[in-house]
Amino acid sequence: MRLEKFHGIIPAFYACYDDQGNISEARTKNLCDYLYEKKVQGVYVGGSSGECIYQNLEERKAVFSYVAKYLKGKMTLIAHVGAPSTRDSVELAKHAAELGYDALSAIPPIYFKLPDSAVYKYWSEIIEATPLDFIIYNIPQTTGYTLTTALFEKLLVNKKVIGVKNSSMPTMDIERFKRAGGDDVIVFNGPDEQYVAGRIMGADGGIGGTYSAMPELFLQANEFVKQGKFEEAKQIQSTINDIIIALCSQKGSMYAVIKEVLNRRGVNVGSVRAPLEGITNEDSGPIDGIIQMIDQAIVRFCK
Ligand SMILES: CC(=O)N[C@H](C=O)[C@@H](O)[C@H](O)[C@H](O)CO
Ligand SMILES: CC(=O)C(=O)O
Repeated sequence: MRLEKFHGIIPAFYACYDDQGNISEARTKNLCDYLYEKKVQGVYVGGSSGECIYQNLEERKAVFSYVAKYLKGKMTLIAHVGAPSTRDSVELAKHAAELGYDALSAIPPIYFKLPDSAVYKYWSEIIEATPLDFIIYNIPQTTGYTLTTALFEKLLVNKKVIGVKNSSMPTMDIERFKRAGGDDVIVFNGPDEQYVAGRIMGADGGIGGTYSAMPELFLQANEFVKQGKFEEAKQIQSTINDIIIALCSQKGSMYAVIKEVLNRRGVNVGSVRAPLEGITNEDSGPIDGIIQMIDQAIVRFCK
């Protein structure tokens, strides 16, 4: 099936910076190699977790190029091309298409609150710019815009629209989008804290900001759901949530903490770009504790 390549665990790719805070090809390769080795289904490049909002067009294009260079043909590649203007989004979309990405995705327009007509036009112009499949990104808590099933259905008339990455918290939204789209549409679970619930409510896979911190656990959660082992799925989700809460409870931002987890595992990806806050000395001990939590969970749940 054409959409099979989107099922499974798709980590949101992180921005990989050098020590001066510039995009680093070598460190981008580190993360590519790591995720390839973990056998994830694909990567979602340049989204929230990719800190796209803090990067200029040239930097975003460079990240698309580096990831394609190291992962094309090895896994599914999704390019997030949402940008403040339609013009920039279209430019990014064309670049990703030239690089051979499998699909595009975009948040709705941000900053000004625009009517559905403008949002529809924004997404449609990106979709029309390339032959690639398109995944709508619904993330109301950061964009302030909520996708309705009515607009979703209207967008689905275009066969290039293959689904939605839903990051709103009610899992019922996943069920409604799946209901509207049916089998021909992919719904991705957004909130990692309810991956298992999202799958049970109809999500075909997941795209998540914390997957790369613990890919083994999300791959195992996916297996438990597929095998109908719901008690085990519930337990691994609960353990994952303890870890996510710990990742979010430090002085540094969640992404800075996750990147430090990776750095300490030998996968150097640098830190975050301001205004996101980096880790502090105080975070050092707790980060060792988080690594232990992850390792213990892998021993407990993964064979
Ligand atoms: C609001 C937000 O960024 N949501 C991400 C994407 O859906 C999630 O993957 C989170 O990073 C994750 O659930 C941790 O809170
Ligand atoms: C899934 C996520 O966190 C992102 O948009 O990058």
